[in-house]
Amino acid sequence: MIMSTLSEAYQDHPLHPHHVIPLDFDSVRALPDTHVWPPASHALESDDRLSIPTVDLTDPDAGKLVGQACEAWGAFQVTNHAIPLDLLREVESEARRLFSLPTEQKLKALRSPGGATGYGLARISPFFNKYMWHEGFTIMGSSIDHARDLWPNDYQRFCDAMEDYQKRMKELAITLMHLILKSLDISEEERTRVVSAGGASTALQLNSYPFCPDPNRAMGLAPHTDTSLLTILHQSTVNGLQIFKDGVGWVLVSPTNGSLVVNVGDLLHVLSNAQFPNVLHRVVLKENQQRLSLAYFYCLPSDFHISPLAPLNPTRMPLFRSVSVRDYIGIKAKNLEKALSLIRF
Ligand SMILES: O=C(O)CCC(=O)C(=O)O
Ligand SMILES: [Fe+2]
Repeated sequence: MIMSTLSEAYQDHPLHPHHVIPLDFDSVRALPDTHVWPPASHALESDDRLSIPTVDLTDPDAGKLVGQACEAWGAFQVTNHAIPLDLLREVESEARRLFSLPTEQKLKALRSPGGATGYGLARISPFFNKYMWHEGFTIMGSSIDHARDLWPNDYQRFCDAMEDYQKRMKELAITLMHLILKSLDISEEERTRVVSAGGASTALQLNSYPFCPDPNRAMGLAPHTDTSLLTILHQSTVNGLQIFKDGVGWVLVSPTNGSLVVNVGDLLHVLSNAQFPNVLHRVVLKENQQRLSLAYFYCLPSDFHISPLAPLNPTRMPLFRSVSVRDYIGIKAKNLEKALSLIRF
């Protein structure tokens, strides 16, 4: 069934309610101890003038540029991506409407411990002993059930915006996947096999980083890689997203009007035989105001077996054993960032 991969995997790994229910952010005046991160967690900041490449999708060289960016950074921004600015504004405004609801109202759409969709903490929360200054809302396809709980008489515009957005994101993800796999010299047949299977499991994650009384000691979203082929991210005008580049450190990814951030996820890292880094990223609270982002995860179906695609570069020896997406997600749910080393030869 469509969208099944993530839901299945999450059912198998239910979370403790402490790792689902966000803080009542409106009620706190000082940062609680549970949310204070050690100073070292914010260290290693690099020069804020460095930035990831930006690729204009209408550039005739876009394919080559996208490939280079994936290899050097595991991330890039895209412009001229054909997603209407009005739609970006609309989904952002609907996300804002959701997170502005009183806490008790948001809790009516709380994700269940073994569930995949709804309101709750970041899924990586159980791996850290401090809580993140973050609340999220996950959508897979239709959001009608949870939206009805939030706004019994006024849920349609939220659902319509989110559905329209996911449809447009899927088209963009398919375009990007073709360009990226082509840059690896993957044959057309193999590209089509992967891209047509892709998208059977997608999720839209709305993220909110509320106003924080002590931003320098809090963490928005702890360092992680995404369990996707690729992730397409829209961020509001507030800074905070950083990506990690080997030999450089944490690099800020500044929001620029209308451009979208694309991240290489774990699955594409495996398909590329580690030629593309699955980029480590985090969110710090840089500015003293609420930050919003919308992350669209483009995945593969649970029964798809991932392994490096031929032709292999640079060693031409596969670095990973073949594993089903279902098994990989299960390994990651238990081991987080060690998951990839467990499927490496
Ligand atoms: O808020 C952001 O900019 C990043 C969000 C993110 O990394 C995620 O949802 O996986
Ligand atoms: Fe992420």
